[in-house]
Amino acid sequence: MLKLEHLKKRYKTGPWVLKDISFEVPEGEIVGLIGPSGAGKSTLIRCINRLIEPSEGNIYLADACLSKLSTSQMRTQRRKIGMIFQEYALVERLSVMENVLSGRLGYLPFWRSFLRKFPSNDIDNAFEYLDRVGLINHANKRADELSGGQRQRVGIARALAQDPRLLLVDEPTASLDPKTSRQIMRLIQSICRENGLPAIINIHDVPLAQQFVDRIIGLQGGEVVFDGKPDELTEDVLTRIYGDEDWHPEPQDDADELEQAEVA
Ligand SMILES: Nc1ncnc2c1ncn2[C@@H]1O[C@H](COP(=O)(O)OP(=O)(O)OP(=O)(O)O)[C@@H](O)[C@H]1O
Repeated sequence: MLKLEHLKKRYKTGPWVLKDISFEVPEGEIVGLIGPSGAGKSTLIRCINRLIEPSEGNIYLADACLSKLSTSQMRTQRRKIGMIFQEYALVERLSVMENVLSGRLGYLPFWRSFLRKFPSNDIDNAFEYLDRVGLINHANKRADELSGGQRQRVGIARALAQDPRLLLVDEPTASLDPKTSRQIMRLIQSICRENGLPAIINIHDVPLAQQFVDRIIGLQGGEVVFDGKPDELTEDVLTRIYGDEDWHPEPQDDADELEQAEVA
């Protein structure tokens, strides 16, 4: 279980970008984090694993209070937090298998990680994860030979190799076509269900989020303005999160807008 208590963040310059955020995510629950650009979604995700230092408040993962740990203690905890990124963050010149195994680096003593000497158990598990994400036949390919969807699957297998207690997912489908996006969301959903993993997914595509997450948290100006089930996301709520917009425009309206923009 993940618990945020009165989390606040202000960068060195500027206003508060997270203002008193509190919520809990139980085992196995997938939360979609939505909100307009600049609402604080990426900052929130990065505060949880302390890639960005929170200014105030506490973050608990299972029994550990992450926000109170020293840098070295946090390094130990961070290996339990799987991250999946929009741009995959793979090492392009390494093989698919080596990329998956890199999820184990945080567990190895220095000499093993320096020599990239992975225990055979890690290698067996990595094959299992590659099989789980449908890439068992691509283990020896270089990462840069894969399509975007396949790369994201490697990112998911690498996160699994960490044996995580939490998944943090930052715009996993932003670089993918609609069909591949759905496949990736379905894969993340089934992995969370199978492993009882809590997940927070920063996602711009609201209909996609509604289809695959259990709960939606809407951020606006660094505050939670909605926390509920995907089917409670009414037009009023969308307006509260994103501001005024016609949520069901006729296709013709879009074409007109485009035409007007081109003329202008
Ligand atoms: N390193 C930084 N220094 C100062 N301000 C920052 C920094 N990173 C982000 N911000 C500001 O914090 C606010 C929240 O940014 P954040 O990237 O978390 O929003 P977001 O909801 O993830 O946006 P997007 O959907 O566009 O990625 C913005 O006003 C942004 O300008």
